[in-house]
Amino acid sequence: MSIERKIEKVVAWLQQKVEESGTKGIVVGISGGIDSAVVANLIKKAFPENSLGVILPIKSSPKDVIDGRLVAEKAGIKNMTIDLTQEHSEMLSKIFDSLLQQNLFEEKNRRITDANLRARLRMTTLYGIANQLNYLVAGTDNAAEVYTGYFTKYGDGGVDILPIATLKKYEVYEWAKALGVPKEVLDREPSAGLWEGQTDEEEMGTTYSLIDAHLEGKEIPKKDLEIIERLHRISEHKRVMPPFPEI
Ligand SMILES: Nc1ncnc2c1ncn2[C@@H]1O[C@H](COP(=O)(O)OP(=O)(O)OC[C@H]2O[C@@H]([n+]3cccc(C(=O)O)c3)[C@H](O)[C@@H]2O)[C@@H](O)[C@H]1O
Ligand SMILES: Nc1ncnc2c1ncn2[C@@H]1O[C@H](COP(=O)(O)OP(=O)(O)OP(=O)(O)O)[C@@H](O)[C@H]1O
Ligand SMILES: [Mg+2]
Repeated sequence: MSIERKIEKVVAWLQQKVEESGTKGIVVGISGGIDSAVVANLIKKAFPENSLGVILPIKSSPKDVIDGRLVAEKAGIKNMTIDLTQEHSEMLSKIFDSLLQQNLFEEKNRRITDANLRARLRMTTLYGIANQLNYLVAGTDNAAEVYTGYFTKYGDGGVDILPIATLKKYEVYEWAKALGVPKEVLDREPSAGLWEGQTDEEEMGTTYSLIDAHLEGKEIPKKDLEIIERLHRISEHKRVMPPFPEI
C-alpha cells in the first residue's frame, strides 16, 4: 500500500475515533521534532477546523519553539504557544523542598524527576485544553518508543489516541516527507529535549534503526538486542492498566 493511501486510512481512523468518542476534534503538543510534526499534519487533515497544535516550552531551547512554529505554519494547523517555564520551576522547587524537609531527597534522581515533571506538566496543559474544547489528546509515540517504553508514564504517554504507534521510526521519516514536514525538522536528531544535549539514542544506548530492524524480525547485534529487550521488559507496566488485587 502506498504511503499516501496509508495516510488516508489513518486520517479516516482519526475521524472515526473522534466520532465514536462524541468529541469535536484533536489537540497535540508540537515539540519541533518529527513525531509531533507528523501527528500535527494528520490531525489537520482529519479536522481542518477542529485541530490544534500547542507549543509548550519549559526552559526549552529557542530552536524547539522556532521549529515548532515552522511545523505548525507549514501544516496550516491552528496553534498556540504556552510557556510553562515558571510553573515548572515553582512546582519543582516545592517538591524538592518538601522532600528535603522529610530527608527523602535523592540528588541522583533530580534530573529524571525534573524531566518527567516537564512531560507531565505538558500533559496536564493539553488535557486542560481538551476539556475546554471537547477534543481528544493525540500522542506521538512511534512503534520503537512504545516497544522500549521510551516515554514518561502519564506524561507524553498520557494521551487518548496514538495515531502513529504502529510506525517504525524510519516510517515516521517517510510519512514526514510525504506530508511536507520542513527539512529543518527532518534533519534534527531525535531528542526528548528534557535536558541540555539529550538525544534519544544516547540515552537508550542503542539506535532507532536497530530497534526498527528488531521489530521487523531482523537479526541485530547481541548487545543491542539485550538493551532493547531489557527496556521492553522493564517498561511493561507502562503499556497496561495498573494492576489490582483480586478480592
Ligand atoms: N514494574 C512496575 N510496575 C508498576 N509501576 C512501575 C514499575 N516500575 C516502575 N514503575 C513506576 O514507573 C515510574 C517510572 O516511569 P516514568 O516515570 O515514566 O520514568 P522513566 O521510565 O524512568 O523515565 C522516562 C523515560 O522516558 C524518556 N522520555 C520521556 C519523555 C519524552 C521522551 C521522548 O522521547 O520525547 C522520552 C525519558 O528521557 C526517560 O528515559 C516509577 O517511578 C514507578 O512509579
Ligand atoms: N516543547 C514542547 N512543546 C509541545 N509539546 C512537546 C514539547 N516537547 C515534547 N512535546 C510532546 O511530547 C512528545 C514526545 O516527544 P518526542 O521527542 O518523542 O517526539 P518529537 O519531538 O515529536 O520527535 P523526535 O523523537 O524526533 O524528537 C512530542 O511529540 C510532543 O507531542
Ligand atoms: Mg523530540
